[in-house]
Amino acid sequence: MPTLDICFSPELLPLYNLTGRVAVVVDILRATSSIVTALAQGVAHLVPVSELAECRALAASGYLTAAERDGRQAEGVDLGNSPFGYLDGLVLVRGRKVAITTTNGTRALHLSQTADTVVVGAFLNLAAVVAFLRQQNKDIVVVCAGWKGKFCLEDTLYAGALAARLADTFDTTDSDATLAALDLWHTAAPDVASYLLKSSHVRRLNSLESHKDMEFCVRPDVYDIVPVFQNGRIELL
Ligand SMILES: O=C(O)[C@H](CS(=O)(=O)O)OP(=O)(O)O
Ligand SMILES: [Mg+2]
Repeated sequence: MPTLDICFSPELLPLYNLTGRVAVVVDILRATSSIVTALAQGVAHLVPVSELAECRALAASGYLTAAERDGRQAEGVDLGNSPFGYLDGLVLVRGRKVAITTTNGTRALHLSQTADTVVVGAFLNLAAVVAFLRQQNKDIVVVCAGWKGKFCLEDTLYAGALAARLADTFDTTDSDATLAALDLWHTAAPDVASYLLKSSHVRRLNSLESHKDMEFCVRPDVYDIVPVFQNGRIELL
């Protein structure tokens, strides 16, 4: 039976062997939720980059630019890190390419590239990712983006939700990380949005936008898409 393990922070990745495995990279608040939303709205592909300057420079090659620092949209770019940037119609995104840089999510994607396949996970596309992972039938490592190297609740809840859905066909009992995430998920599942009000992300970015985004990002099974990160691009399979 293939296994499902969880890496709670990109800082712990050196302890994990991703070779031969599928990595599911998750940054519920908000990078992977926004990436999934972007592709669902018809964005052609996204290029995750580390530096703001690199992101801005890609505008010259026809890219829309999306950048977040300290939870806010960076200066001189088209979009921030809110999924609503792809939905509110202020920027026309259909058919466009997007260069994106965020505090945690884009870094986790880059650090996971030794995996056989790097999938972009969010509650928004949970069922689609579950179906894809069943098909692959390979060991899975869920890579939580966390916050600046630290553990975070929202990504762990996603990992627990994924493990709960896959527990019939994947071994979710061999790792204490997975057992802990499953317990956390069972506690929070009745009302994920209320549970996350105590999270450091919501407290740190305490604003109307962060509350609205959080409620949007915790809705499961909204988009039937599986984005993968390969050859420097995030695109649909
Ligand atoms: O924009 C976000 O939600 C966060 C900002 S912060 O790290 O919480 O300040 O970035 P992300 O890379 O999506 O975690
Ligand atoms: Mg985050």
